[in-house]
Amino acid sequence: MNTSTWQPPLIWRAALLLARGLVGLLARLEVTGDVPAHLRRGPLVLVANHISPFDPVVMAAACQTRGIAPRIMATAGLFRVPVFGAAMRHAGHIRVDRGTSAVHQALDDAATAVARGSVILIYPEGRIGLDPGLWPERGKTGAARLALACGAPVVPVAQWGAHEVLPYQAPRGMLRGIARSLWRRPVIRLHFGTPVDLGESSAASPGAARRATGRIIDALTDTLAPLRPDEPDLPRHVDPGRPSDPSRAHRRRPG
Ligand SMILES: CCCCCCCCCCCCCCCC(=O)OC[C@@H](O)COP(=O)(O)O
Repeated sequence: MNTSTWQPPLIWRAALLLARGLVGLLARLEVTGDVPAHLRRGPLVLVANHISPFDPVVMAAACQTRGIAPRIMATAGLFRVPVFGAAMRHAGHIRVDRGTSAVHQALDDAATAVARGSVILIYPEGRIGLDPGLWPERGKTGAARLALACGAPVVPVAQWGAHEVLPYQAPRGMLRGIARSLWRRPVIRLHFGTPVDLGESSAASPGAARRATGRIIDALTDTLAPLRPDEPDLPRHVDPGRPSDPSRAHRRRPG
């Protein structure tokens, strides 16, 4: 077994820098909060809300400002894209075969990565959320199961504004979104919150993962609320190509 601490490969460190430059061109990024210094090189699980295909680039830029190189759990399709997929693998990101019998492999891979001293980034909703107000949806239990299984701390990361850069259906509408962003540079806010108390010591008790998931989504909702003070209900920016599905609504919005 390899017990050395995981180090981000050069390609990923370069991409993090590139992401920071790209986000700086397209938006005014405001990053607040931080990850305690002793957690920046893991073991750590970051959980974030997912509102736009642009989110991972924003997250990469924000993590770069804080000296964090997260390994992202991402849908398998991205790993099949020529060149990009190989770069993803090489950078240490973790493939999630959603909706297949192989999906559990992703949690094993993530647990191994955490044990080696990595920061794992998960979007616990499991998809770009379709809540009409863009509030976090009821989560999938993977993030909680990972954290409970390996005892790693969980830090909520909320972000708002990426949906104004890239629309839901990107690459459809991508050029228009980029042109508009270059011109208007929308504000994107991202906040590293305080670690979530999962309230359970192990995943063994029945319902533990579901309860811990509720706490994770609560923490994301509470961390997000101050980032969108003027948009408590519907987002100001309307994306006509975005479907809406209230069936996974987590709860009423705060306030
Ligand atoms: C040019 C700068 C390059 C910077 C690199 C940025 C980050 C590269 C890593 C990309 C990893 C993307 C992972 C996103 C997580 C994910 O896979 O979410 C799924 C959704 O999205 C789409 O799901 P859906 O809502 O079901 O369509």
